[in-house]
Amino acid sequence: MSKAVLKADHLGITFGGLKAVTDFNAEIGEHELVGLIGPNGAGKTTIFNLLTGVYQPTEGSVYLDGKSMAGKKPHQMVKAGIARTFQNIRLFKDMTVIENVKVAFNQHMKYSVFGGMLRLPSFWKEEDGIDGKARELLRVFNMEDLAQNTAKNLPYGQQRKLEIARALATGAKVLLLDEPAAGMNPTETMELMNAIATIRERFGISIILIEHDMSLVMKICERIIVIDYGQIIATGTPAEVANNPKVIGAYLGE
Ligand SMILES: Nc1ncnc2c1ncn2[C@@H]1O[C@H](COP(=O)(O)OP(=O)(O)OP(=O)(O)O)[C@@H](O)[C@H]1O
Repeated sequence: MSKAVLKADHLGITFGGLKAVTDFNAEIGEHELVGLIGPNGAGKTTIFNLLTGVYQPTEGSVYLDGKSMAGKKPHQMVKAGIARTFQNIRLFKDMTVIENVKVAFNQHMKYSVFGGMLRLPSFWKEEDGIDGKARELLRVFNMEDLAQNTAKNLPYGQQRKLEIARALATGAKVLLLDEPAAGMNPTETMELMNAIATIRERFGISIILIEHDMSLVMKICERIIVIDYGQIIATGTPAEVANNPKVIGAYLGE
């Protein structure tokens, strides 16, 4: 594996005496696409919440580029370079598609708030740049023609893609996707998987993908981490985990 961008070191969390995640260790390399799978309630979303500052771990730490992320809040995690999408889509539903992406870019704008308010030349220069970048990002997802549509009017699959575009616009080094294909039809799913492969190439980012559709994870991830009851039960290539008796047992026992 290339240099680890994201590292989870003995990560764990207990909710009212119940250990939801125990001793989660993982290193995600540069440009790596890793699948995180496991039966319902295994702890996948909880791991994402730990990696993104939604929950503070009761044990262990998260490191980004070797730096501890201890105590960081979700917005600080985004600033540091860890962005995510959610199982339930979170967009500015009454804003247009392009506005949704631009808002995410804005976190990186250099002009001061004062300059922005007065609409100084520096604002327009940066604003033009942001508009171009936002359109470019939409193009990756074949969504440029939808730029002026209101987000809430988009079909479900397009809303999911927009959510990913927004996460990318934050300038993330690591992108965590929580069941991005949930509720999509097979054509939309196929298109989404192609888009995920493209953005990894184009933006050189690392991706962790939670997905229920095993065949889909197997197709696009080079490495898979399987958890059950909050613990890692297997890691390896898709072929390795598919043939692992513990994994087969966990899925059959579901
Ligand atoms: N805030 C919380 N308080 C108490 N228990 C929680 C909390 N968040 C998660 N849990 C528990 O932690 C366990 C793991 O849940 P989690 O949602 O992470 O699983 P999952 O693998 O993402 O499941 P699914 O595939 O159904 O989305 C479950 O037993 C859940 O009830």
